[in-house]
Amino acid sequence: MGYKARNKQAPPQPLGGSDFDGRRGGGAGAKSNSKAKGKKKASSSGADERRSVKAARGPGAKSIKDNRRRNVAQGPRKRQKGVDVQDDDDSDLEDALRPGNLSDEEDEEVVKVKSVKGKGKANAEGKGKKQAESDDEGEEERGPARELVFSDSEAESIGGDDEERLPPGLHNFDLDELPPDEEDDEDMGDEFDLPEGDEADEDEDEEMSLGVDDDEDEEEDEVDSAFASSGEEDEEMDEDNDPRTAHLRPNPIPEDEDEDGAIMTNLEDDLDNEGFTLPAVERGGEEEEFEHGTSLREVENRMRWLVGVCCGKDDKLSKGVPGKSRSDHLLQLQHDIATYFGYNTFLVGKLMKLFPLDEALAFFEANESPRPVTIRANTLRTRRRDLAQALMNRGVNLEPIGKWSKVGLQVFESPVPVGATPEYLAGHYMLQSASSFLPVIALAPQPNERVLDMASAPGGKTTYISALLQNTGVVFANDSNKARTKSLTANVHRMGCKNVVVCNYDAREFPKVIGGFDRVLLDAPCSGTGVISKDASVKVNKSERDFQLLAHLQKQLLLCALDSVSPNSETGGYVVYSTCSITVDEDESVVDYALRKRPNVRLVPTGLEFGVEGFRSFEGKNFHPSLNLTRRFYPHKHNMDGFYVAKFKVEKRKKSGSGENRDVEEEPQMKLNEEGELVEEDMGVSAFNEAEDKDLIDESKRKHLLKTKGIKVGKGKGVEKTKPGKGSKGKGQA
Ligand SMILES: C[S@@+](CC[C@H](N)C(=O)[O-])C[C@H]1O[C@@H](n2cnc3c(N)ncnc32)[C@H](O)[C@@H]1O
Repeated sequence: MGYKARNKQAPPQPLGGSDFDGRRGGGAGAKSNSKAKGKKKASSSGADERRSVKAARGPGAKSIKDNRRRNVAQGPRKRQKGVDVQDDDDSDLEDALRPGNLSDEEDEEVVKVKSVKGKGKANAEGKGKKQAESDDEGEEERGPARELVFSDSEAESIGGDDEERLPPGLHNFDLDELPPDEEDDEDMGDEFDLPEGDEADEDEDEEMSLGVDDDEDEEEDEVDSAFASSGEEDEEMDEDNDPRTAHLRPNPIPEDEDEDGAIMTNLEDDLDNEGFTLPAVERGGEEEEFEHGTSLREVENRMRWLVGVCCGKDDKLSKGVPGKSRSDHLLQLQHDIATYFGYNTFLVGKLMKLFPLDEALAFFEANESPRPVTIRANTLRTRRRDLAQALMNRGVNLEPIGKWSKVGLQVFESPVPVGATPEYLAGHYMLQSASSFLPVIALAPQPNERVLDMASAPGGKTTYISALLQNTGVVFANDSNKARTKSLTANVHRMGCKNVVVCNYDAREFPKVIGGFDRVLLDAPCSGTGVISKDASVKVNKSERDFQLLAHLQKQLLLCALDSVSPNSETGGYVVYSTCSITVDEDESVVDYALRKRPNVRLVPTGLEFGVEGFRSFEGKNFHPSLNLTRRFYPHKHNMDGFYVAKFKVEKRKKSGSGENRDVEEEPQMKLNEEGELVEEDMGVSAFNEAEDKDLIDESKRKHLLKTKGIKVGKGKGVEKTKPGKGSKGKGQA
């Protein structure tokens, strides 16, 4: 019968049937089975696993109809009415979004389109009649008239900063000004040891060894599959800084998020201990694949009960297991979440810390169902409403993604594979997750600018930048993975981008390769904790080491990004840093590091109209106060992949002593932690110094040599270094 979009997100409640009122357990058996299988599958990696997770529907996913109309970025509790009721639709959307620079009403055109309900198949087979093109042409039997609102003044509604001006035209850049201030004594500096050897293999391997996940792999994956058939907690912890109890403090979530975003539970009334014990505590926190004699249903019940116990303070704790502390209960909760959703406990501990506990459950639950399928109309080739019309003629059920984008469409159902329509092949659209629009909207490239996309393959964001530049100026689309530049180049051609130069360098070679850009996008390689619904292997294959390695790479890349921008740019001077990960190590910590290392840069508003503010402090570490200008996006809150976006403005450097743009912090004090690792004093998150870097890089190289060439290098031996630029065979390709 055609292809059904697997884009129905479960209602973003903490857990299906979490209300403990008799619905508990409804459907849980089915879920238990699927979770039990899921756990096994999660321990192997690969596409099968991803698919199996996609196929598994969370308990909340019971009503497709309920969910199908919930737009991306719409608050979790909002129900969108059917597309037939255009006005209601809009008001829901307006409610769901922050007030801001939404599209001008006058720009909006109402396109009445006859629905193709019930006719999709015929249309898909080429028998469909031409759809009504205007209000008057509507004789064909297409069911009730359907109205969609498209704000198609083709210029994307870019929420730029006040400071951003329209470009006066091409401008000059002076490479001589760009190399980073060599006097800057960076503990990571700009002299990086780049991988050696064959660059394609090397890069690939480096990525693998870093456990890099590329959110935009989805572009290709979705083409094929979108529609095809210890977290021990210290009691003495400063409760004021504990995000898990943040919701108990005033205003835990920004006000504008509250209305839709607050996670409601009725855990309050369900705190009776029905004989629960804390076996993980009795095991001393040791991980056990699955507790003997425990059903997944029991784990689920205990998990919810524990959230209730731990959410509150003493009064609720008194309803927990007698004699056990709050940290005991939290430890058990961490283990139960890991068991129930199929994660390793380390990652659960890391992710749990990001949210109040009930919200954490909503996050884990949201990862069990796929995000909506979304496409981006390519304004170099078509207009969104024309594209929508063409796809509806094929029976595709879609509607605008939300008022925050003028080029996005959310696809609800399609009788044809969305990645293989003539429109797709002709480059009229990109299959692209909603969250990956955001960094480009934040970047807000202006016509005629020179833009660098540092880590660009397979090109979802590059081609969007190119379209916003209206094929003027130039986009340097770089990626260190040569194999991936092939799909990047293919997308660039398919989408009709004529202003793109594809290149293949380790981005840490910039700005030595070329600099002086008006804007730079660093969509960094990351752990992928925001896209677990797409890649369930993340649940089990990430270790603390991976996060350290990634954060290190991200810091290096970000410094290079900042140094690649011209502070003299007349129209820009901006860098956007984004990841599809939600860990603080890869996000705020990296941004804060860059602020400390580059006193000539500051954070500016992203211009994005929704999203949660970035952390200003985390686990006792204070970041620069401007970190609240950065934005976090969550699956359970915004119905899109987890994402992080920060925007920097790069100013001219001033000589030290003559007054810096911003106070420069002292170099962080290093100390050895209990594991004997060097960390910044008072930091709860990863930190690096040169000595540690060398070990990490050597380890990565050793693995690479062993894997690719079968050469085993002993630990003490050291691995030959390659100077930046020397070993690189990167070059422009198009
Ligand atoms: C998140 S993906 C980029 C997705 C891309 N921006 C898009 O929208 O299609 C991260 C990319 O970084 C690349 N990468 C990893 N390490 C890199 C490095 N050192 N220099 C440049 N690119 C790198 C990976 O090959 C991967 O394609």
